[in-house]
Formats: sequence, structure tokens, C-alpha cells
Amino acid sequence: MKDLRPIIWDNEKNQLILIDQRKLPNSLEYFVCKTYEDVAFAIKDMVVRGAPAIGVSAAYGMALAELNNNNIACGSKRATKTKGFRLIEKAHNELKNTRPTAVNLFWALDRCMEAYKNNKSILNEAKEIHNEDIEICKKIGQIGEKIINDGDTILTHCNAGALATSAYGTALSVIRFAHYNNKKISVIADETRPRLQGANLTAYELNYENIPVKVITDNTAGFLMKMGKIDKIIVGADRILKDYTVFNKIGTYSLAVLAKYHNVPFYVGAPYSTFDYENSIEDIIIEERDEKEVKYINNINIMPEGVSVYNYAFDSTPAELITGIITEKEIIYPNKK
Ligand SMILES: CSC[C@H]1O[C@H](OP(=O)(O)O)[C@H](O)[C@@H]1O
Repeated sequence: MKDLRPIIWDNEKNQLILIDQRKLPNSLEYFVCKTYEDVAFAIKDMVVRGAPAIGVSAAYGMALAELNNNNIACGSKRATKTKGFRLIEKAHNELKNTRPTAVNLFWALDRCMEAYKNNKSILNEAKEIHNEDIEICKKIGQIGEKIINDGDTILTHCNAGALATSAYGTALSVIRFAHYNNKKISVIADETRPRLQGANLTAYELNYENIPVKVITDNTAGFLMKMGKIDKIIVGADRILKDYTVFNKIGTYSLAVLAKYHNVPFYVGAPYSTFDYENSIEDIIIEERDEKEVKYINNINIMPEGVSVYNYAFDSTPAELITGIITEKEIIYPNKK
């Protein structure tokens, strides 16, 4: 069985091929990006999503800008270079403004811009970021699987799997490697309203690898904890601050509060590239998405006209509610005395 790889660089045609995650689980289709504008659309419309995956995709978006640049000649060499730089800057800004919360997007774009300023190939930088991400996610799984016991039932939220990264995932990498090490585990996946990444993507990934998975409505998680049916919770992250505040999919904070109340260990799987040492909580923009995502399910209206909604894509969870953060180097215990 082939590993799930949501991001593929086509060296022959110099284009980016993405699994179109909007179509899963009913159809496995691909979205081809030939320009940085295609990549910007793919990130905004969640063709590709997940902090590491959008960082890697944005890096290839910058590479597409550079490759398309190379076809531009405007007279003198100096004029070409100036115009080229302006186009790269334009791509950097447009890609930067696609989604505001996941920090991987910004460091990947900045890393590509730095490469360009140092006369290095952006495409090579993007490929490096891509390959590094595969290895990092593998390491998160290998380190994290140690916290999983044979027979554990693990609850997860949204999708922090191969489809949110370059391969393996973060939270789901821990689950995968426990499974690869023959631990008998079962997974409970929150469906994760409104975009249903848990039902559509996590269930798809785990089913694809024959890892036992049940899907629940988001409201069921607390009741299962109360009944003692959840041994651990593992989620992903989009940004982790220096005080170990974790920004992740909306609903993560509610799970963490319930876990604390029911003494269920609460873990976060995330690479160091998701850490943000610069900003404080008040600096972070929590993405608010189109209200249609709440008002419609599969294009069927579920609400009366004229009623407004909140549609926060993320929330923040304080370190005091977090048992451990599983990275590619070690497990961080924010509350260890
Ligand atoms: C491994 S990062 C996955 C992270 O990203 C998801 O958000 P979205 O699907 O909106 O990009 C969610 O917060 C996951 O935990």
C-alpha cells in the first residue's frame, strides 16, 4: 500500500499536483497548480490544508512564480531583474495573505524569499522544505508512539494526518507508528464541524491503512470521556507560542477542558516549525471563514435566512491543559515540575 502523499512536484511539467481534499472521501481527485495564483486559491479554498501542508505548498507557489518569471524578458538585464523581484514579492504577499493562523505558511514563504535574495533556486528550497517535512513527521511518530499503550483508544480532532502534512502527519503519525509497532489501538475521530476534516479525511486515512476508526459528532467526545472510553487524546497544531499556548482547530480547547476534568492525557503532535517564539497570544489572528461553511452542509441550507453565525477556524488552548507536546526531537511536558 502506497503512503498517502497530498503534495507532489511534477519535475517534468514543472507543476504542483495536490490531492483535492474537498472531494474526499467520495472521490480521489487531483488539483494541478501551474501558477502561484493557483496555489493561493488551493490554500484559501482548502484544496490543501493543514499547517505543514500549506507551508510546503506555498513554497512551491513561490517556485512557480520564479519559474514563470524566468520566461519574462524585458529589455535590459537590470530591468528584467527588477521586474522579476517585483513579481516574486507579489507572489510572496499573495500567498502570505491566504490564511492567517498557521505559522508554517509564513516561515516557509520567508525561507523561500531568503533563498531568492541569496540567488539560490526557490524550487530547490521548496523541495528541501518538502523532504524535511516528510522526515520530521516520521520522527514525530517514532518518538510519540512510545506514549501509546497496547489496547489504547485514542481520540483525535480534525485532521492532523498525512493529508495535513507531506506524509504520515503529526498526531496521526503517532497513531500510525503505534500501529506499525503492532500495538492494538483504536481511534475515535471527531467529525469536526463545519469542514468535517475528521469524518472526511482522518477516517479516510485510517481506513485506507486498516487502522480501526470510529467517527463521532463533536458533541459526543465529553460523554465518551465520562464513560471512561477514551485513554488518550492526540491533536495537531497550527501555531504554538513560547508559553506553549496551542492554536489548533476550533473545538480543541473544549476537548482539552473536558480532558482535564476527566483526567484524560491530552497530547499535541507538532514539528518545531509550528513553534512561534516571537508573538504573544494577543498578536495571533484567529481565522474566521465564510459563514456559508456553517449555514450549509453539502450545499443544503440548514438555517433560516437572516440568522448570523460565528465561524472561527481555530481556538487557543493554554499550556496548563496540555500533558505533552510531541515534536521531532523530544516530548515537551509544559507542566512538569
Ligand atoms: C498538522 S497541522 C493540522 C491542523 O490543521 C488543521 O486546520 P485546517 O484543516 O483548517 O488547515 C487543524 O487545525 C489541524 O490540527
